[in-house]
Amino acid sequence: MRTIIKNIKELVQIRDNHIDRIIGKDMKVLPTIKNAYLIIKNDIITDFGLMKDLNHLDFDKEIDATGKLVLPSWCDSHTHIVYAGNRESEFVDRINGLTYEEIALKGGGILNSAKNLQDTSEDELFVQASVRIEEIIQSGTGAVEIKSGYGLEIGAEIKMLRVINRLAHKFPIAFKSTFLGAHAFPESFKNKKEEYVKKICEEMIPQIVQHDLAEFIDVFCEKNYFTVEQMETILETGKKYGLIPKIHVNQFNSIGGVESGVKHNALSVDHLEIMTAEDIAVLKDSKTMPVALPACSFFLGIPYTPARKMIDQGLPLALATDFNPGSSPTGNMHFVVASACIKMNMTPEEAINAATMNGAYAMNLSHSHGSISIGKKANLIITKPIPSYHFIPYAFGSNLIDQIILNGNVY
Ligand SMILES: N=CN[C@@H](CCC(=O)O)C(=O)O
Ligand SMILES: [Zn+2]
Repeated sequence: MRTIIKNIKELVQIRDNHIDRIIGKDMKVLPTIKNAYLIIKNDIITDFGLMKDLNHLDFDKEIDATGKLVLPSWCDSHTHIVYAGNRESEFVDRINGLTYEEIALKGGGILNSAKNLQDTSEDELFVQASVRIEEIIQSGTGAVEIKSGYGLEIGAEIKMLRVINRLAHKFPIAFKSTFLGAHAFPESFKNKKEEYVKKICEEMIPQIVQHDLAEFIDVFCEKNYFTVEQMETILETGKKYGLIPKIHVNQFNSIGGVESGVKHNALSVDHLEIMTAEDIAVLKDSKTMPVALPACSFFLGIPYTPARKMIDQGLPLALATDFNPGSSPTGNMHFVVASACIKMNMTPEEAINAATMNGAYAMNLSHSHGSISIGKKANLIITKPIPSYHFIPYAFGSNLIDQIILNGNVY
């Protein structure tokens, strides 16, 4: 099956396929071709260029993109999409004055979602998560990472990871799974935290790997959650079993988690709302991708990741939604890109690089996703007629998508 998209007003994020991520001042550059064509064979991008250079060939399907832009689909490298119910009552509690941390200390927050998830069947979880996946696809996401971490005991953690597996078989986007048993301490372990860490290392990790349920391992390293030492024990065990670290750090406090993440070759360090000069310095020249989650900052009213400082000091940055019931109940990458520009002073070029190429890197997908490159998956967004890609963050509340292409097919 050969498909051509022709008369593209601007083809955005064209790259050589050996580029894996965009760093520092290079993030200000977003390569494009105006008045372009793009050719897809089955599910793969095989050619693109200027309309004037197109040789007339036969195609099975033609799409006319006059006045429209074509971009790679968004790559959302940090979500918790498999959850049960919602936490709208905590949302109202916060409006009435409680903080996210105070709610968690009273047994709400992650533990509230864990109780709900433990009482929900796998089939029901699959139904609820499918609705959210459908929604993120419609908003332009073509690759997504999903974490466990609302199970907090082996059966429920496996249930979550099995749901991710089933989603991957149902929907035509790329999925990556992360084991986050170290998301919070269950109530029954609150006075024996080392025992829970032992449980994660000796019972959970071996079983999850045995059933091939995750590629990454995550820990929430934060005051009142997991210490740097506990995180290191868990990451080192995970690595022995072949799991790659991706961690939650510096959401509320800088306690040394970033440095430890880099030391353990974490693929990404995520949140980073609170960053010291040392945290920034340690990420420089490392292979670890910093990931900002501006929808979480927006929803909780906490600081935004200091993107300007980080990029200006030569770091790369990825953007993700953090879609979860407590701190970011949205999977809308368009909103995330817009917030990065509006609240974090990132340029549209930087924000689009962060939400495509660097997001793909943060889930080990930059060989196949995140840019318009020959040989990569044809997961694309075709916009409605818009003036330029600057309009994407500018029109932050409008649906600008005309068509979604996934694996070379119109979705
Ligand atoms: N901070 C830790 N975990 C999630 C929130 C989980 C929740 O509140 O349910 C996050 O990334 O924001
Ligand atoms: Zn998260």
